[in-house]
Amino acid sequence: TGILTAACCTFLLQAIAQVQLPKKDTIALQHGAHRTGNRTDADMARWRSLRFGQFIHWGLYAIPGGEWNGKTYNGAAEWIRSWKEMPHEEYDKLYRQFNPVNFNPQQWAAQAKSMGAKYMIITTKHHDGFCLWPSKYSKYTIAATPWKKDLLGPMIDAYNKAGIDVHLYFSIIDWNHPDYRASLKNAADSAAGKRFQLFVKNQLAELLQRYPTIKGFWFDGTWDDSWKNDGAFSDELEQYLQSLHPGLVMGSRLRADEKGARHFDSNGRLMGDYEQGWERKLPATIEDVHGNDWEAVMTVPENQWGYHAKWTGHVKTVNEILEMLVKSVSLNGNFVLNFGPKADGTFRTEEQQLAAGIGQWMKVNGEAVYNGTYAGFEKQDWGYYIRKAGTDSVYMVVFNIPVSGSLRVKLPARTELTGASMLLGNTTLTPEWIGRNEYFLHLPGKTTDSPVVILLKTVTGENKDKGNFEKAK
Ligand SMILES: C[C@@H]1O/C(=N\OC(=O)Nc2ccccc2)[C@@H](O)[C@H](O)[C@@H]1O
Repeated sequence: TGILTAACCTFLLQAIAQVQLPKKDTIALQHGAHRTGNRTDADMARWRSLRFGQFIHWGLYAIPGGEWNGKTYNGAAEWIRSWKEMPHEEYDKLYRQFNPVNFNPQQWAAQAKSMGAKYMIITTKHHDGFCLWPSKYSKYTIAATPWKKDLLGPMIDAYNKAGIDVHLYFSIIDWNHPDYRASLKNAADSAAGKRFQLFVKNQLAELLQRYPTIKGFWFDGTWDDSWKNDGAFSDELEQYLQSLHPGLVMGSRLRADEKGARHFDSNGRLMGDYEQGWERKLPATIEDVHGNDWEAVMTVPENQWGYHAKWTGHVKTVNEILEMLVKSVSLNGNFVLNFGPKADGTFRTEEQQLAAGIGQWMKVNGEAVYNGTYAGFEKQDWGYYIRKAGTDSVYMVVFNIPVSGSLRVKLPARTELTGASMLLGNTTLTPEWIGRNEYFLHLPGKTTDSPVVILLKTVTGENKDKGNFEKAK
């Protein structure tokens, strides 16, 4: 019965994906979405089960760390080259001093593992075009620095050995490459654009050939016209990469259709394997995700991906991050937290403390996150329901304990609550039946300094109070 309920949740989500997307006036597209509904293969099921990832933005921008000539850049640190106070020729010389002497990939992987991350996304090349690997298609790489050695290989090996999958961030925008054009205005631009597309294709094939254990690409910088207006190329590129590495997971940021629509094609269908637009924001309800797989990526301060020496504004706490992670999983999505290592290869204290605090909670409660999916229960104010994929196990993750200390649990029709236990200390809670399919769970206390996880035991069948239930129909 539980499996049945879970299956119907999945079916429901798939159905929403099918029904909601195609509009009545669907237009013929060559380079729009080639699939409706989510991928059902094992590689995608694995990505979906991992739920919690670590983003790492690391590159030359970590050297200035948002500061230059005694002035502070208030934009995102990895964009400092675009700051008027940063002369391009000054930024473009930084590679000569990039020497991460304290880089220890085993330590990075151990920190991610203890935090509970199950996959990691690393910036192979951000918008500045600097490559963390010794690419044979560019001189602007780690090989030209005092460090000289490949950074990606040791990182990928260390994370894989720690049981963490690695996905590669790759920026299409490349401020260093002479053939990069934001838009194509004439024949010369078009010729440069063609050369640049070949360069992108070669670098991506090179990354797959050098790092065969990676599980996906995380594309970025695909908003310029030069990319948006060549949907055919982005489509062919995606298919080419899949042919080189079947099962590769790539989000919606790569693609444009032949009308220039991004993420969703001109018929409103998601392109790519998951919706990748949730950047520093989360969906509010299950309807907002339209039945699609999706992933949110999040910064610790308001908007810093690369290392910035002076974080200003609000710095998120462990409990805030946990709520974003749990909310994402409760809405059938993945959540990725960003880290911006310093130029020497170490992490700032705030990030180390966050990783430790999140890991402490995940050690006890991670079972509610991994393989978590949308439970199909009516949302309550105390927090979020998460159903373990394909099972009858539903978790309540409580962030807001009511003044009454009693948590209302409203189950789908004909579902009974037969038991509940808090993961912490394995404390049994005895449900108090209210009527029909509603119950109260009374917590032992009203205060907690971290989210409380309760595992529900339910059975789907006849309601206890058949009479009322009949009336309620
Ligand atoms: C993950 C972030 O991705 C970026 N940009 O993302 C977006 O532009 N996101 C976006 C823009 C408009 C709508 C939705 C998302 C980069 O510029 C930034 O440096 C960082 O690497």
